[in-house]
Amino acid sequence: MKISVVGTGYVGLVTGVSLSHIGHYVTCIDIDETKVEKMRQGISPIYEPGLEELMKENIQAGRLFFTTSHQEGFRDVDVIYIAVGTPEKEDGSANLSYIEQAVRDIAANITKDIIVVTKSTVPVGTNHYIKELLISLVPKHINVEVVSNPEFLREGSSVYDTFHGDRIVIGADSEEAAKVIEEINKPFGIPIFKTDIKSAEMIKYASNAFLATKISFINEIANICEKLGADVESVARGMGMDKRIGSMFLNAGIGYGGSCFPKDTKALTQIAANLDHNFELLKAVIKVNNHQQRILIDKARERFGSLTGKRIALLGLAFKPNTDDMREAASIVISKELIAEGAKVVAYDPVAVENAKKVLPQEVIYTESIEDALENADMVFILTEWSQIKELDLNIYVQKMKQPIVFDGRNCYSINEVQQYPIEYHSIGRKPIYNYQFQTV
Ligand SMILES: NC(=O)C1=CN([C@@H]2O[C@H](COP(=O)(O)OP(=O)(O)OC[C@H]3O[C@@H](n4cnc5c(N)ncnc54)[C@H](O)[C@@H]3O)[C@@H](O)[C@H]2O)C=CC1
Ligand SMILES: O=C(O)[C@H]1O[C@H](OP(=O)(O)OP(=O)(O)OC[C@H]2O[C@@H](n3ccc(=O)[nH]c3=O)[C@H](O)[C@@H]2O)[C@H](O)[C@@H](O)[C@@H]1O
Repeated sequence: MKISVVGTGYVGLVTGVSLSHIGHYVTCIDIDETKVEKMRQGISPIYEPGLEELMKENIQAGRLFFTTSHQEGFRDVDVIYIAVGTPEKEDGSANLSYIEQAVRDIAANITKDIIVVTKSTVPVGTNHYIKELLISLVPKHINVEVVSNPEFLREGSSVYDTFHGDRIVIGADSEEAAKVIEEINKPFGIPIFKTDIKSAEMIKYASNAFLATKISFINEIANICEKLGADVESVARGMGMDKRIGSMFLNAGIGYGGSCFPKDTKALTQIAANLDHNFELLKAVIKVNNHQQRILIDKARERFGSLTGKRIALLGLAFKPNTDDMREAASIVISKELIAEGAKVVAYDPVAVENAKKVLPQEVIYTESIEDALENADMVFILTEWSQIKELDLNIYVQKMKQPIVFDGRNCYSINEVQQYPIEYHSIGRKPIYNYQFQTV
C-alpha cells in the first residue's frame, strides 16, 4: 500500500518507519526542512531507542521517503495519516490549528479518492469535522473517508510499543475504509478493535486519563504511607497482584509529565465542561499531580528550612528515562522554584540537556557527568530514573557531595541498599533513612 504520513514528530516518524518496515511504501512529510534533511540521511531528529536503525534499513530497502512537499508526498497515495501536534491552548482545550492546516494541505494536493487516518489525539467530534472540511474543499468527484486510529505508544519505547502494542483501535463510519486500515495493520500481529469514530476518539482520552488517575492515586497513597510508616512499594506490589488492579503504572514518584498526560487530562475536563459536565475526579487527578511535581521541594524545605544559597544537584531532567523530551517535565517546575528561592542549581541528564536549555531557567548549570553535578552539593534531587542513576555506586554520593543528602523522586534505590551507606535518604512513600546524620552526631 502507498501511504503518506503528515508530521514526523514522535508519533508520525515512528508510524511512518514502522509501516514501511511491515512492507508499505511510505512518504513522511514535514514542514520543518532541517528535520527532513536529517531524516533523508537516516538520522532521527528525536532520541528513540531502535528508531534510527529501522529508519536506515527501510530507506535502503527503498520503502521509506521524506519530503517537505505535500504535493510530492501525496502523489498516488491511497491513505494519508495525520500525526501533527495537538498542543493545549491557554484554557486547556486542544489546539486544532495544525490539524486544520494538515487537512487544507491534503485538500489542496490530492487528485484521487483517499482515506485520511487521524493518529493525532483529537477531541471527540474532530474526525467528523475533518471529513466535513475535506468534503467542502476537494473537487466533488473525489471520495474522502476519515478513520480515527489513536496512538498508544510511549516515548522511550515507541518502536517496541508499535510492534508489541495491546491493541490497535480503528474507528470508522465506513466499513470499507475500516477494512483497508485493518489490512494495513494486520502484519503487526496485534489485536484490532473496530468501533465507531467518536468511541475511538474517546478511547484515547479515557485511556490516558485512567493511567494518569492510577499515578495520582498511588502518589496519594504514597503520601499517606509516609505519615503512617508504611512502604508504598510493598503496597503497590500487593495491590498489583490483584489482576483487576494490575501492577503497571503504580510507581509512586514526582508525578506524571510529558507531552500527553498533562495536556490530555486537561483537554478531557474541557470536553466534559463543554457538555456541562464537571469531571471532578479528573480535576482532582490533575491537582494531585501539580502538587506531587513539587514534593521534593517541600521535603527539602522541611529538612533545611530555607534553600537560599544551597547548591542543589538535579539528576535527570527529561520527563521519563530513554527520551530527550522535556515537555511538562517536573524538572521545569522544580528548577524554576529553586532558582527563584536563590538556590544554585547544577543539572545532569544523559540526553535531554540540549532541550532542557530551551526551557529551564538560564541560571541552571549543566554538567557532563553525574560526578560533576554532585561535586560539593548540599543535596541532590533525583528527577528521572535513568539506568545510569539507578545503577550508580552509592559511595559516589558520599565521596562527591558536601553532605550526602539525597531526595529521590523516583525511588531508584531499595531501602535495604541505601541502609548500607552513610547517606541521608528521602524518597516517595517510604521511610526516610538518616544514616549520615547518625554518623555525624
Ligand atoms: N508523543 C507521544 O508519545 C504521543 C503523542 N500522541 C499524539 O500524537 C500527536 C503528535 O504528537 P507528537 O508526535 O508528539 O508531535 P510533535 O510536536 O513531536 O510533532 C509534530 C510534527 O508535525 C509537523 N507538522 C505540523 N504541521 C504540519 C503540516 N501541516 N504538514 C507537515 N508537517 C507538519 C511539525 O513540524 C512536527 O515535526 C499529538 O496529537 C499527540 O497528542 C499520541 C500518542 C503518543
Ligand atoms: O498519549 C500519549 O502521548 C502517550 O502517553 C503515555 O506515554 P508517555 O507520556 O510517553 O510515557 P509514560 O510511560 O506513560 O509516562 C508518563 C509519565 O508518567 C510517569 N509515571 C508513569 C508510570 C508510573 O507508574 N508512574 C509515573 O509517575 C512517568 O514518569 C512520566 O512522567 C501513555 O503511556 C501512552 O500510552 C500514550 O500513547
